[in-house]
Amino acid sequence: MAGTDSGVVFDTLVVVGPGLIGSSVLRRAKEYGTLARRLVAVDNSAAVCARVMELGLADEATTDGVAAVAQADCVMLCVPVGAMGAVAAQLVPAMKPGAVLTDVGSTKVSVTEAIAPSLRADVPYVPAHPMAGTEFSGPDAGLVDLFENRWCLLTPLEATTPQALQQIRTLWTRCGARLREMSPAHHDRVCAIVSHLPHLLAFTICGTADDLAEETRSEVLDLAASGFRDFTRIAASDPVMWRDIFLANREALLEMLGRFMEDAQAMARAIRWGDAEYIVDKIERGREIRKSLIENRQA
Ligand SMILES: NC(=O)c1ccc[n+]([C@@H]2O[C@H](COP(=O)([O-])OP(=O)(O)OC[C@H]3O[C@@H](n4cnc5c(N)ncnc54)[C@H](O)[C@@H]3O)[C@@H](O)[C@H]2O)c1
Ligand SMILES: O=C(O)C(=O)C[C@]1(C(=O)O)C=C[C@@H](O)C=C1
Repeated sequence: MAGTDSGVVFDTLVVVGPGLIGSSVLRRAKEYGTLARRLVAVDNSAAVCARVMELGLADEATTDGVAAVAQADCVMLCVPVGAMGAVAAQLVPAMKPGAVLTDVGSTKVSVTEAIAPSLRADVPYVPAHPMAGTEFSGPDAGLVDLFENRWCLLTPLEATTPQALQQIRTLWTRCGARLREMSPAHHDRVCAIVSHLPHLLAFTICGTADDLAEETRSEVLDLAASGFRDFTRIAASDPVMWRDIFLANREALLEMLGRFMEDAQAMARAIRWGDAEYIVDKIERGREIRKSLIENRQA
C-alpha cells in the first residue's frame, strides 16, 4: 500500500457506484494522479460501466465487484444508502487483508449499522460524507472540482485504525475538501437540518404548486420566477437516492421537520396578527446566514 506523505494515497482504488459522487472522485484521481495509481469502477449496471470506459474515467470498469475488490487497496462505496449493507456483505469478504473500506453515504447511523455485520478485523472502515453535490446523477454528471472547498465529514468508529483514518483524510484533502470529524448520530442530526429537510421542502413545495396549477387550471408554474426556480433545482434530484436518505434518517429528519413546522406556524401567526418586527427579524436572520456562507465561500 502506498504512503500518505507523498506519491499516491492508495495503489489501487476501487469505486463502487461511479455515479455523480463516485465519478467525481475518479475524475479528480485521473486529473491529479495523487489519489491512486490504478482506478477501477464497479457498477451493477453494464451500461454505467461502458460509459465510465467511454469517458476514460477508470483503467477498468466491471460488474464483477468480487473480482475487482480482491485487487483493491481501498474500496469506496458510492451507491445509494439503502444499498450499502447488501453491497458491503457481497464485497467485504473478498477484500485483501489491510485494504481500507470507506463510503460516501449521506446518512451515517444507518450506513454504519448496515455495514457493521460485514466488517472484518483486518479491513479498517472509515465512514465519510462529502458535503457536495448537484441535482444530477450518473457518471456523466461528475465534476473534477466538485469537492473543492466543500466539507467532507468523517465519522470514525472505535475500530477505525489511525492509519486508515489518515489515508482517507489525505484522500479527501487531495480532492480539495475541508475535513470535520464527528459521531454518526451528530452527523445525521446536522445533515437532517442542512440537507435533508431542505430537500423535503423543495419536493413538497413543487408538489403543492403543481397541485394548485391542476386545481385552478392556471399557469402557476409558467410564471415561476427565480425564487421558485431555486427550489426546482433541488427538487430535480434523484428519487431513489432521496427515498433512501429520508427513510434512513427518519428520526432526525422528523425531529427537524417538527421544529420547522413550529417555526412556520409562528411565522403564520406573525403574518396573521401583523407582527412586522417578528417578520423582519426572521428575514434578517436569513440574510445574515446567506452573507456568512458567501464570506466562507460556501454559496
Ligand atoms: N448526489 C449528491 O448530492 C450526494 C452528495 C454526497 C453524498 N451522496 C451519496 O453518495 C452516494 C451516491 O450518490 P450519487 O448521487 O453519486 O448517485 P448516482 O445515482 O449518481 O450513482 C450511484 C451509482 O450506484 C450504482 N449502484 C446502485 N446500486 C448498486 C449496487 N447494488 N451495486 C453496484 N452499483 C450500484 C448505480 O448504477 C449508479 O451508477 C449515495 O449514498 C448518496 O447518498 C450523494
Ligand atoms: O447541491 C445539491 O444539489 C445537493 O443536493 C448536495 C447535498 C446537499 O444537500 O447539500 C445533497 C446531499 C448530500 O449528501 C450532500 C450534499
